[in-house]
Amino acid sequence: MRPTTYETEHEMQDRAILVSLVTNEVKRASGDPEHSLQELVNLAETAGVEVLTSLTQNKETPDSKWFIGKGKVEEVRAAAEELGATTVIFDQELSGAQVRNLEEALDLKIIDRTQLILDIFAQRAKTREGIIQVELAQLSYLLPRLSGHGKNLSRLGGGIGTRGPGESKLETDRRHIRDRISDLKGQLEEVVRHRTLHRERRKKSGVIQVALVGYTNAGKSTLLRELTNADVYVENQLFATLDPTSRNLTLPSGKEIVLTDTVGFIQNLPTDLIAAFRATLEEVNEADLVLHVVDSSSPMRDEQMAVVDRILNELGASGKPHITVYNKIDLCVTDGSELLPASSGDAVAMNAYNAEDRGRLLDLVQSKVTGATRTFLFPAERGDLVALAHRSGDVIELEVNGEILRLTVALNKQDYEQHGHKLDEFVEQA
Ligand SMILES: Nc1nc2c(ncn2[C@@H]2O[C@H](COP(=O)(O)OP(=O)(O)OP(=O)(O)O)[C@@H](O)[C@H]2O)c(=O)[nH]1
Ligand SMILES: [Mg+2]
Repeated sequence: MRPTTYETEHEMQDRAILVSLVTNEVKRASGDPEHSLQELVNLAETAGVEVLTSLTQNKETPDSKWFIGKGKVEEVRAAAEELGATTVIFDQELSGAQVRNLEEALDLKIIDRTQLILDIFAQRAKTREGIIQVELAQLSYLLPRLSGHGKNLSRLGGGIGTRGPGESKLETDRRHIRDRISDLKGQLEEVVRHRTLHRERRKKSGVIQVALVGYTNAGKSTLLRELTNADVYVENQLFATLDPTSRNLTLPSGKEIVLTDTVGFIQNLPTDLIAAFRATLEEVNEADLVLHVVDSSSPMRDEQMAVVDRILNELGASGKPHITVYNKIDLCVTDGSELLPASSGDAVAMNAYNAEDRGRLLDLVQSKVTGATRTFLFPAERGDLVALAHRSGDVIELEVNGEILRLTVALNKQDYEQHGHKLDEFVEQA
């Protein structure tokens, strides 16, 4: 029972008016409301909606019945009539009652930011895991909002086009939805178990895991593609990537690592969605090194970095070794009033399409995943120790000096912690 697709069910393009309510809370939480609204335009267009116009209202707190003020509702109605709108999309999350009241008053389809993001995810999900996760998030969003009947109910589940959890499911009652949710959770657990096993196998093989994370559209998939020739989807749109893709990559030293691309983050990411995508995001938790990819050219760069940091923190991945990749540096324009991000011991300023820049990134990755070099002196008969040294890092030099083997190894931190400490007593004394 996968979400219905845009192609099969969509008959007429949604024509939408966007509405943002700027409360004190909104100003505090997400900085410039203009940027948030621009992001909503991008999201709507990504979902295949034609954006007619946008309206904002400044108001201390949301109206409990209408979300926006009653007068603003009239303004939306007038604009909708004039422009021939079919849909109103709100930049914040609405309650079920607010959706119903607005639908009744306006006789238009009402969608909030959360539902819009869920719709995009439903369009994009391709793997079994992605599809389960999206449906789970959709139903968790829907369940507390199910209290009307008839047309309101079917509208509420409809979403953009008629994606969303699908018509047939809307006729079922809450109990059915709860059953479906627990069924999906079961399926997801199965997927998680599978993924965990796979990851543990990779881990046992001693391969270093590096995760690309960042705000949506920062250039994560571009980097994966440019670094590994992976055939991944790169698009100038939000949420191009939903499912994690992993590829092997060889560092300049010859060491192999696994690089994983992940779903992009966005401000006000619906909590249901984060919960549903936890399994996928676990990849980040398991990584030895996190590459935080930033669109340096975005006017919202700092806010976007803060969103990513906050979500990493929620995932419990904030203490990990990480590199900030200031990507798209070629698109940065500066009038001199503002400093461009610069490379440092923990950061690279780069253009993903520039080979030299990628070389600098790889050098930094290498320095992060490789520990110090150490030289060991083994008695010639201890071949087992040589094997152990191999497992603990990259052997740089091996000399045989009569009865003594002299071995220089670039230790890999994690592998060394696992078994390399047995070598300590053979370290060459300076
Ligand atoms: N000029 C320039 N464009 C870039 C650079 N890196 C990526 N892009 C472009 O930015 C857009 C988004 O790139 P993606 O790699 O799809 O971004 P992403 O982070 O994977 O995005 P999501 O999967 O949506 O989260 C594409 O149009 C890329 O061609 C860069 O360094 N310079
Ligand atoms: Mg991507």
